[in-house]
This record gives sequence, structure tokens and C-alpha cells, in this order.
Amino acid sequence: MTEHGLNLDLNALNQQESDVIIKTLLATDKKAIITTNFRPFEAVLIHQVVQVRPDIPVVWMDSGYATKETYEFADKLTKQLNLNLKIYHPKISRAHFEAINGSELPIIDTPEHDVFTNLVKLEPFERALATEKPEIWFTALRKQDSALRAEMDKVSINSDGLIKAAPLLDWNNKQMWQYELDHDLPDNDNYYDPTKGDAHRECGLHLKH
Ligand SMILES: Nc1ncnc2c1ncn2[C@@H]1O[C@H](COP(=O)(O)OS(=O)(=O)O)[C@@H](OP(=O)(O)O)[C@H]1O
Repeated sequence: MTEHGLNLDLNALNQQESDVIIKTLLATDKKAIITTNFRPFEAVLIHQVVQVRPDIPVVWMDSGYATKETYEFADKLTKQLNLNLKIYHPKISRAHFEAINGSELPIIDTPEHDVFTNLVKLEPFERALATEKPEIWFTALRKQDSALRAEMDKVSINSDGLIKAAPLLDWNNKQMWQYELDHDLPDNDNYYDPTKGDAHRECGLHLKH
């Protein structure tokens, strides 16, 4: 991967376990972020990454539609791991959106739903990228999430030239659960994403980036 000023063998790195991938990428001193939606099992990758770089920006696009348990989990994990949490809010609040559009969410796969997804997730993420200017982007994507993710590599260069790393790509739920148990980490048992409809659906974030 010399075009990015890194002397890394991507194919070799992709064969490695999560701890080696995280240490290798962060040893480069490149600016890194980790994104999280605080869905179940989020504590695992965040814990692994902050062991190596404690002050890494942890980026959350808070749609305003998260469950009470998600907000509680976000607070608890942030305090327990002393996270450098960076919250990106939509440009229009939930109250404002609902006053104009009503409190019922737009139907999935309609132009109205696309506008909503852009408002609460995609635009805030563009803002996060422009503000944080990462060179490395960690996510906890896993093969079991969707057909698209089943085909991904753990480490790749995305269309923006960002190094996109999903060190837990091939972990299963049992491994995630065991890791949380071993490290006394909290979890979220009531997660909801208003942009998804179905958990296996892509909202567009990982199609664009
Ligand atoms: N709201 C929000 N804030 C910050 N980061 C987010 C958000 N939504 C998605 N993501 C990032 O995308 C990863 C996959 O999330 P999802 O499958 O739930 O949704 S999406 O369809 O990709 O938007 C998700 O996975 P994790 O890394 O496991 O959190 C994040 O990295």
C-alpha cells in the first residue's frame, strides 16, 4: 500500500486478527476515527481500539431517534472507557422535522425516506469526515450484517482514499458476547435505527464510502 505512504501489505494484513490489524494501522500515526451507532456489541471494537489509541475520536451521528437504552448505553460506555465522543446532530432537530412532516416516519424506499436518511445520517457523516479529516476509519461491520459486508475485506482503501478497517469482520455473536463478558463491558439490548427498516438493509453510508 505504498501510494498512501504506508509500507503495508494489505493482503497479509487481511489475514490477521483484530488486535494485529488495529496495532499495525495505528502504529502509522495516521489520523484515525472510529464510528459507532451504539448498536449491540459496540463495546467490543471500541474497547480494542482505545487500548491502543485512548483519545481516538469516536464519531456518533445521533439521529434523535435512538432508544432510551441506546442513550443510556452511549453514556455508560463513554464514561467507562473515557471516550473522546464526537456527536454529530442533524441540521434540523427531531422536533422541527416532526412539526413540519408529522411524527410518522417516511416509508422505506421512497424519495421522502431518502431525504430523511440524508438529514439524520448521511449529511452529518459528511460533516464528520470534513471536520475530523480521518485517514483511517474503523467500523465494527461484520460479514453477518449483510450480503454486501460478507464480501468485504477487513482492510481496504475506499473511494475517498480512506483506509477503511473492519477488524471484527468475521467475528460471530458468541465471540462478541464472550469478549464483553471477559472485559466487563456494557451492552445495548434495545436498538433501533430509523433509517434501516430491516437490520440487513444498507442505509447508503457504506455504499457511498
Ligand atoms: N448513526 C451512526 N453514527 C455513527 N456511525 C454509524 C451510524 N450509523 C451507522 N454507522 C456506521 O456504519 C456501521 C454500520 O451501521 P448499520 O449497518 O447499522 O447502518 S448503515 O446502514 O451502515 O448506516 C456502524 O457500525 P458499527 O461500527 O458497528 O457501529 C457504524 O460504523
